[in-house]
Amino acid sequence: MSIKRALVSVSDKTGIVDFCRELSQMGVEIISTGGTSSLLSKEGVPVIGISDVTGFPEIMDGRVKTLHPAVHSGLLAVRDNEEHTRQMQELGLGYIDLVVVNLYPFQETIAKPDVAYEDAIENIDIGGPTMLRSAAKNHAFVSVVVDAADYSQVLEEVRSSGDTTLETRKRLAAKVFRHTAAYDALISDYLSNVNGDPLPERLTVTYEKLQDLRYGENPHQQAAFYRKPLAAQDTLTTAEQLHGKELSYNNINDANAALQIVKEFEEPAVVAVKHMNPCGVGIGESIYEAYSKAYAADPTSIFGGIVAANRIIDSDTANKLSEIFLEIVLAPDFTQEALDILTKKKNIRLLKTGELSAARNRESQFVVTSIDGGMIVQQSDVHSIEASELNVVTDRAPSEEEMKQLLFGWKVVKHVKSNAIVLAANDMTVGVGAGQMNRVGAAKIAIEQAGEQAKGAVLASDAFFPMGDTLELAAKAGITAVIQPGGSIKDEESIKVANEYGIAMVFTGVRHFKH
Ligand SMILES: NC(=O)c1ncn([C@@H]2O[C@H](COP(=O)(O)O)[C@@H](O)[C@H]2O)c1NC=O
Repeated sequence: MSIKRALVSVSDKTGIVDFCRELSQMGVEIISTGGTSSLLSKEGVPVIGISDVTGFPEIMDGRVKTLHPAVHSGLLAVRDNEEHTRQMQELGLGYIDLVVVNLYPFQETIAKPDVAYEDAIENIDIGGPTMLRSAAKNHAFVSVVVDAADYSQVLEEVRSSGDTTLETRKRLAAKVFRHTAAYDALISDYLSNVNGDPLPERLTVTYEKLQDLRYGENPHQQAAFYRKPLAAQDTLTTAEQLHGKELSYNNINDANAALQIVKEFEEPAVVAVKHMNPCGVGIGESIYEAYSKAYAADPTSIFGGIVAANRIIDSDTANKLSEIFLEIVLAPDFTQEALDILTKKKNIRLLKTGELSAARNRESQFVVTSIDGGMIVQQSDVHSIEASELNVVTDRAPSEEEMKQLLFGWKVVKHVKSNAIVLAANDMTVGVGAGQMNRVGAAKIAIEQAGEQAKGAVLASDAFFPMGDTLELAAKAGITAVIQPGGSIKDEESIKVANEYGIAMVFTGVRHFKH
């Protein structure tokens, strides 16, 4: 067999002229639709209009042009089936050996801000996927190209043998079904959201691979990094790596965690993360001050950590960052001087995120946790709280400074693995107790880490205290104010302890479990 006739109908016309010119020079007849055909003719590539094949005009603004038996019989006929061959001859139909189609840009269309619904609908390609599916089904005989990256291999094979190999056709067919499945998933996702049904009876998600990873959480686990088609522009999936080795699986997880926390803050903020938990968070007038605090919060744990900043890294901050070993620094950008300083370190990775939008301005997204045999889906936790929404439950209300530290601690504790306790003072964390099986255990860790700094600090708890013991412990350590959701049947016990010690306590009415 050899490729004699190709049908070409592409929205993205990149590389199509050179590809078709070469096919044509090798004697392949090119059939094409409206815009593609005009371009090929203009560039001097001989082309036959689709209407000459179908005997039918392209109608309804291109809604119906290739949807015709003359096209689909040519694509679907089983070449070694006598009955199919007889029908083709009787009806005067011709085989199509190669299909080159890419689809209306649905993704690009819905990515536009304020896209009109009608515009989105008009960009649902019908004729294209139909041809792709026909050709891919009949890959025993027909070659199908949906990605311009495959033009060169097809040309090479046709040049050397007149046809593609069955192996190539199988690969291209599988690629087509992945492509049309992803295309339809995006359409169904868009329509489900428009209909206010984001968790429908059948969830069709699609992700595109950004890179293979050397390994997963451990070296014996295979892994890759994928991105959602319409990921926000300030996520790790869109960050630009300016320096350093490839990111690892654990790096990606930790960097993502750091980015989520730093987006809580509108003022200059720096977050250092180890094993998905913040080990130091600081805010300040400048990014230098914020980093100095994040560092001072726990100078031991930050070593080998991941640091995220929400302002451009300047040379002073870069000098301080370069004093210790850090795996990654993420920031909206770096000054040239800062880059000159940090790129001297071979083992640091630098990631530019572009401007970060504060989490409280962000709509909740659906996030997925996979479990054995399935997954659970929930809205991301984007809840944030103002001082005016807090309920003071103790005799004493927090002072202005305590209130500032309480709100700071609350933003951080939201991102610490439960059971979580965060101690804060002077715009920085001074103790973090993460992922404990009981709350008092988390408090003990945070208090021990804070040492002398616990005196006069505030305490944030991601969920209510089931009894008064944590407050007792906090009071003895010198903590002066507490923020927690409230809602335990033993709230009164905690309030009583707080009052006994003169602690100011506020209830948020909102819990921030993170497992
Ligand atoms: N309706 C049809 O019969 C049809 N046949 C091909 N298309 C699409 O039309 C586009 C190319 O159009 P043009 O060659 O006119 O620029 C391609 O994205 C192709 O997938 C069609 N359009 C949409 O469904």
